[in-house]
Amino acid sequence: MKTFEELWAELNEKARTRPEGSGTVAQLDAGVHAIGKKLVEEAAESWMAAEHEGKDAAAEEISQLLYHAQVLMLATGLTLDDVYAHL
Ligand SMILES: N=c1c2ncn([C@@H]3O[C@H](COP(=O)(O)OP(=O)(O)OP(=O)(O)O)[C@@H](O)[C@H]3O)c2ncn1[C@@H]1O[C@H](COP(=O)(O)O)[C@@H](O)[C@H]1O
Repeated sequence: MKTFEELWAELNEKARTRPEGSGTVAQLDAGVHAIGKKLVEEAAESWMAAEHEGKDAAAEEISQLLYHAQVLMLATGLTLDDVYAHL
């Protein structure tokens, strides 16, 4: 298990070191348009899971939604503080 901030630190390190086989690096190389499509896909899957598949499935889909939101932030050059400033 990890927190949102721990995942953010891990993804920043992946972006910096670009290890072989990292899905995050592949996503970043694919660009904002591709990342945005994944984000929307995970949002829809979160909605469907919450409405039809129960709490466990919804939690899993929402975790993927948060992951892809972080990848989009990385690709855009945003920091956590940039986003938290709007909460
Ligand atoms: N938390 C996640 C995470 N959540 C979702 N995903 C990716 O998001 C996609 C979710 O896809 P779906 O479930 O919709 O299944 P899918 O449509 O078959 O997936 P694709 O074929 O579209 O890739 C998968 O490609 C997952 O790999 C994640 N990929 C990585 N992480 C974490 O990010 C960290 C860095 O990962 P790497 O960069 O791969 O080392 C690690 O701690 C990972 O656990």
